[in-house]
Amino acid sequence: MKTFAEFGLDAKVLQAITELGFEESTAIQDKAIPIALAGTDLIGQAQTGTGKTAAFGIPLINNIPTTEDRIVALIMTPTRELAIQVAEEIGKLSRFKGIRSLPIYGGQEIGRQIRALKKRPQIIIGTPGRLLDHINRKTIKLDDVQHVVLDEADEMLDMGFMEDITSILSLVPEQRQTMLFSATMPPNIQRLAQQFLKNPEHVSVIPKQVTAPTIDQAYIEVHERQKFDALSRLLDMESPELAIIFGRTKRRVDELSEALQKRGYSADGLHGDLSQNQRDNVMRKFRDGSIDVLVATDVAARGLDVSGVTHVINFDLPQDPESYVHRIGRTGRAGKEGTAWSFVTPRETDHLHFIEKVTRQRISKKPVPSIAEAIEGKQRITAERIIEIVQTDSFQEYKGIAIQLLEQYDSVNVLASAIKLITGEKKDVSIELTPEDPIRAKKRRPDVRSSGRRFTGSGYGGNRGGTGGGTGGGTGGSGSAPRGRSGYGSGSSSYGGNRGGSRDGYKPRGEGGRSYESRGENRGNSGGGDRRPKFSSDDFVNQ
Ligand SMILES: Nc1ncnc2c1ncn2[C@@H]1O[C@H](COP(=O)(O)OP(=O)(O)OP(=O)(O)O)[C@@H](O)[C@H]1O
Ligand SMILES: [Mg+2]
Repeated sequence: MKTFAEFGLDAKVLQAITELGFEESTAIQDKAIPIALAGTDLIGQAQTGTGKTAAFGIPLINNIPTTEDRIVALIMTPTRELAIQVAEEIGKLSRFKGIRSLPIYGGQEIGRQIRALKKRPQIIIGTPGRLLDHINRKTIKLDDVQHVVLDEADEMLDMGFMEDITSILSLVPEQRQTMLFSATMPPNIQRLAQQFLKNPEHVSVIPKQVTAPTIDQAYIEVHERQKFDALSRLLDMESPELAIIFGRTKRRVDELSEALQKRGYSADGLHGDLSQNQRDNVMRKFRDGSIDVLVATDVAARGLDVSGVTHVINFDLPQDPESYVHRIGRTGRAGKEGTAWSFVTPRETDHLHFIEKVTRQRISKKPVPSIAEAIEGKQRITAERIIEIVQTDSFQEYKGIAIQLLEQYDSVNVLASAIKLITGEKKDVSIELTPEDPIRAKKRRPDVRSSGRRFTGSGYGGNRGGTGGGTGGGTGGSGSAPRGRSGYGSGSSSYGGNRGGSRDGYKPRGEGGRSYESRGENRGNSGGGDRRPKFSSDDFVNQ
């Protein structure tokens, strides 16, 4: 790890980095920043939560002259929330240098964006649909763009943005720097790279497993109908500071967040059918801790960085190993510890093993938490809160009544009753969720098995020579040593070709006619054979 001063950055950029509290660069930053500063094209892969945003943000901000008054850098993200978040981080990093950046995403009033564009931002962070909308209205011109970043590039492909990205990049000068970043690089990313990048350097920091080593992973085998009770026991037992619960569909998210609220949890839902205002509100409440449980579809799986997320729970198993990696990566970020739980119905165990093999990470089986464990967890938290108050000495005005009570009653009885009162009885409401079909393990096609789908340090495509091979190794976040969980041995390395080299023809999240979140949404309005108009985006609901 280096100090940021070693990159030869502008003093004002360094000052912003210091202000953010970054002391040392992470492994991906170490490798990517010098390459990006030199203007070279780049494919960057590193585990979730290891600072990829700053890895491309710092060089961009460093290289843009303050005198510039045209859009010279374009960052694309698959979701609106991610565009907002990346724009915030870019904003913080450019604070002292005074580079102007602006998020551009669907769902926000376009007039407001047009007004903000008049302030001549140099960096635009946007979702493809709304960007095209502005391009079409001529409120955004890309003629002067010199740097392009595709954050979560594989997800943008997966969501069907290839056409939009192609349209957008056809308007950007050929003479430019293009960078792709993601924690996962499935084989189809090659097509994107070949089309849009020139002699890219591959920078990959995936030491052993693609999942961050700071995430403790477990699963519980549970029948569909028992999932909700298992969830409330798990939440009680674990008492997460902040938790994200992933559900498979929008309906699932709605039902689940409502059910959790009924049972007395402070939860809310996020998915692409909500208005942008609702989405913003939910994210704000989650970020400031006024709710502690965020229930979401895969719209929240990528890139979101909320500090204090101690738990990720896959209420429904995700369809893709990639999605699993990104979902659980919402915890255990920047070297912090996190715990990921997955609910697996008996018919889904094969699918879980598939995820284990592709991610080369064993996921340990745990029993459904017992009622006793749930109660104990809740009591423990109450006790911790009481001790916190005792230690901060902030109870003076309650002392009088305490003394009175203790004069009349036994101290243990009084305290036990108080704990009972604070812990609260679980609201005994019966909950019925609409059952979801189990995820089916995909059919394995022997012909592509050997193509070796796995996440490796060298990114997609396996054994590339040159920079890719040499750049692996090292862990992500500073101070996050792997826990020494043994991954799968080489036996697994040839596994997983069942999706083979082409994900394109494959319909992961839409199996069985059910509309899965990220695809369903982006393509939502074009459903029923009606292609959505190419240059309009206000109806994009997912971005
Ligand atoms: N050098 C650093 N030192 C300490 N913290 C850092 C450093 N670089 C980035 N961070 C912080 O680490 C967190 C994760 O960073 P970021 O969101 O960029 O991760 P990522 O690699 O893009 O993850 P994902 O794959 O989930 O998108 C952020 O809160 C960021 O501010
Ligand atoms: Mg990111």
